[in-house]
Amino acid sequence: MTDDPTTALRATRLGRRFRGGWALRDCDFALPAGRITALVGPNGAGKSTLFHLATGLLRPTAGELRVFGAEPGSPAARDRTAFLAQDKPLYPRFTVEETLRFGRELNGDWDQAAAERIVRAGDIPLDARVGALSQGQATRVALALAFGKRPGLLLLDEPLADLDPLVRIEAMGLVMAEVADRGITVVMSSHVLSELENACDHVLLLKQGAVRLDGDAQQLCETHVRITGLADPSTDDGLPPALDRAGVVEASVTGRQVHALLRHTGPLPGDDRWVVENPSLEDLLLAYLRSDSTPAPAPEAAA
Ligand SMILES: Nc1ncnc2c1ncn2[C@@H]1O[C@H](COP(=O)(O)OP(=O)(O)OP(=O)(O)O)[C@@H](O)[C@H]1O
Repeated sequence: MTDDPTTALRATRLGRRFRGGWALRDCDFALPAGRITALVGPNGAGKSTLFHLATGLLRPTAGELRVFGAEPGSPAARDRTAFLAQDKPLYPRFTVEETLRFGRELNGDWDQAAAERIVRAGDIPLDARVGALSQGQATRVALALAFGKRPGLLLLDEPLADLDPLVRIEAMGLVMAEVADRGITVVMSSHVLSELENACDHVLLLKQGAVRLDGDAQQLCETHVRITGLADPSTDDGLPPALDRAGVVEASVTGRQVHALLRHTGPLPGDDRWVVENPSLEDLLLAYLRSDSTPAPAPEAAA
């Protein structure tokens, strides 16, 4: 099957049900190739389930998912996909060198130079036993294995979650540097929203198994506004009666002030009464994570 080459991961009415219910349901999205997508959502939102579907470890119950047009788990998709989760699949008895040799034997198109460069940059001796490495060093070896594979798509399911902040920043820098030049598509889940701001250019936010936000990170920030002003006493939410409620992500009244985040471009009713600014990505994501309502697309985005 062929697919749009600008799309790395495409879901069509994708659903996966477990005995406890649907982990993902009716998901439609297209994640752009060559970009870094942040996969965000609260615990149990379906992020790991999506990664497992993308690697072929799980099969959909409904709909379909395609990796560069191929079925996840098929040889065509497997060769192009590297997956790294919090529990890294490393053999503790192997030395680092044996681990890289193992990667080379498993992958025809292995990039030994890149794998070794990543290990050496962390001052990790090639003859060290994997079981004796620190968590940060083990993460670096796991990243070396992932990048050695020359992946087109790198799936990162919170692989840095167990690292201390400094090692985490260093590992993140390593990922960014390696992907920058090679046009690798990355889909990365993280609960640390502040670190996504500079790292990611696309966002997919899941909540209760459904897509709540999907789009270019900068564009999403530009098509939302955070507004603060005097609450309108004639409405329950403090917002002006003329404001289209379809775009409201969240609104709260504190004292006489109303604070709200809206999906909105263009002038607002009573424009001069509002302090208006575009939200940061972290602010935007937090608002969507807190909110139970999904605003309708802005008219120009829907057109
Ligand atoms: N193998 C499984 N068997 C049964 N239920 C499962 C299985 N895997 C996931 N689930 C359920 O599917 C839902 C989504 O889980 P998933 O692990 O994908 O969420 P998540 O967004 O990755 O969460 P977290 O941020 O906590 O890692 C949860 O309700 C979970 O209990």
